[in-house]
Amino acid sequence: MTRELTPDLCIIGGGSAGLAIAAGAQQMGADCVLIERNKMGGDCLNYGCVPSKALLAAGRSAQLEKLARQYGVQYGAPTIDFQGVHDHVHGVIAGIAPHDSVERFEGLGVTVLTEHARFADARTVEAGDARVRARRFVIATGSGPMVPPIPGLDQVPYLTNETVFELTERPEHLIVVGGGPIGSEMSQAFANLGSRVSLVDMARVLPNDDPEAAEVVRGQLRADGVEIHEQVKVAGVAKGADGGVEVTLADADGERTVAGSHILVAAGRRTNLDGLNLEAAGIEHAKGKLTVDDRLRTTNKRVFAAGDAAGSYQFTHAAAYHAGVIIKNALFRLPAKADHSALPWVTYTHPELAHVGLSEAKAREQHGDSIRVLQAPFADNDRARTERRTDGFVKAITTAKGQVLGCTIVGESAGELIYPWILAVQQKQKVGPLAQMIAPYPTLGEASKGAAGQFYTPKLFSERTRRIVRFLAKLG
Ligand SMILES: Cc1cc2nc3c(=O)[nH]c(=O)nc-3n(C[C@H](O)[C@H](O)[C@H](O)COP(=O)(O)OP(=O)(O)OC[C@H]3O[C@@H](n4cnc5c(N)ncnc54)[C@H](O)[C@@H]3O)c2cc1C
Ligand SMILES: NC(=O)c1ccc[n+]([C@@H]2O[C@H](COP(=O)([O-])OP(=O)(O)OC[C@H]3O[C@@H](n4cnc5c(N)ncnc54)[C@H](O)[C@@H]3O)[C@@H](O)[C@H]2O)c1
Repeated sequence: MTRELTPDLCIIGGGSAGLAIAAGAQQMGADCVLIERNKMGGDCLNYGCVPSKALLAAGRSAQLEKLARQYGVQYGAPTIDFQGVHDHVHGVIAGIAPHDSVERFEGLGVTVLTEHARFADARTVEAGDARVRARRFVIATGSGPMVPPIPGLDQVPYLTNETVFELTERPEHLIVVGGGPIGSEMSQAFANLGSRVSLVDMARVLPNDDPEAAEVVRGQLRADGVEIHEQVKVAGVAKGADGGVEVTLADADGERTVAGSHILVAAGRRTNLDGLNLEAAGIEHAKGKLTVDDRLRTTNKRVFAAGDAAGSYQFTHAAAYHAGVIIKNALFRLPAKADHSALPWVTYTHPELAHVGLSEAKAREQHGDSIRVLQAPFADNDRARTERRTDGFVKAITTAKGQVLGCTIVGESAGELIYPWILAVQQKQKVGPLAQMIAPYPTLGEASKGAAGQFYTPKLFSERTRRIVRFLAKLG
């Protein structure tokens, strides 16, 4: 028998976006139906942020002994129990899972359907034996790994972010295809845990980040033992000896083969639109992406798109931000727009790479060569020196008048240090307050104050200032 449901809001997908919308909207008095076909928590909890950061933490701990030696502390080389690493990763997931669970959401009053959802018409979604006629819908179906059409790849058992965290034995030699955030983080984690790692990218490592900052991460990956092959084409993949893989790389110098035990595909994402029957609801999409306006509405104005499915910035905090925009539009009928101009991102390699606002290149495109580039290396920061973590820098970009346009930080705790710069970009603030704040000594954050202060250095130490000081001194 068919169940008819008529909620205010029907949300398809129980990942970061869907859960934030359902929890927020239901607690604000809207009646919500949430449909999830797989695991509550989606990618972030099960196959993304949480396991990847847990694995990086394990990898980092395996490297602490090297750092400690620089402090004069020695406690011997670590032994890696990879089953133990796996259990740590899954223990962290299990610890967070109740927060995203069906039980918690039903406790909030949300009706949760554990089914695949598809549109039946412009106002109806079907899921199992339920027909949901809602006032508004949200497509929050996320994204999955994009597997490039590399000859032979479908003939080998390749890993993706959906399977790599299931490994209970350490890969002998992991070949990673793609040096974006996933590929870089996973290369470092596995290398630090003792795997041999080859990282292959058709462009360069972290191609969407400041090249100078990416260079710092690249240097550390190399120091960690990752063999990096950039600007190469993966011409083919074949089965290798002992169940391994052989990857043929091609560039201007010709072809070469890298033989490994495992291959991880981290070559980008594709939106999960499979089986949604979007045509029945008049929802347009092109090249695998939903057509979405700046209020996050699809071409069916009753249907919104959030998170990775909205197709712009694919981060958990973007999903949470979209939730707020959609709640304002769908519940309060406010014409709220999504503005991604102050959306930060962080790649959690060590050192971390964090960014907000315009890059130096984009700022030059938009504002010309009058922009100021303010840079403070961690090598000049006393705290970084005491910790012996001096790689990296703070690089802020401002207009000629000092308005902060963007900032990139690469270095220890860059993801934490970027906060004041996010605020500055979002509030269109000038660097003045950052330069004037009294920063506790010795902290890494002093590097931000130092970068901001550079805006005033040319004026402060100019011939004009010297003349004024000499003149005033003469007055007695
Ligand atoms: C390895 C990795 C590491 C990452 N690390 C970070 C990080 O450190 N920081 C960060 O901000 N972001 C990170 N991300 C990105 C982050 O995970 C995503 O941006 C985030 O999960 C997007 O949330 P979402 O709700 O849009 O989609 P998802 O989390 O993908 O959730 C979508 C849900 O919809 C369900 N679904 C799909 N189709 C249907 C259907 N037809 N019917 C019912 N249910 C359906 C899926 O099963 C899924 O559970 C990482 C991603 C990966 C892969
Ligand atoms: N720390 C974080 O916030 C974090 C971590 C992981 C993932 N994510 C999110 O997930 C998204 C996807 O990450 P990703 O790293 O898979 O994708 P990505 O699109 O950011 O990077 C993919 C990389 O693969 C390379 N590539 C693509 N096809 C290739 C091919 N055939 N051969 C060789 N190289 C190829 C590209 O040049 C690029 O460098 C990110 O953009 C981000 O939004 C975020």
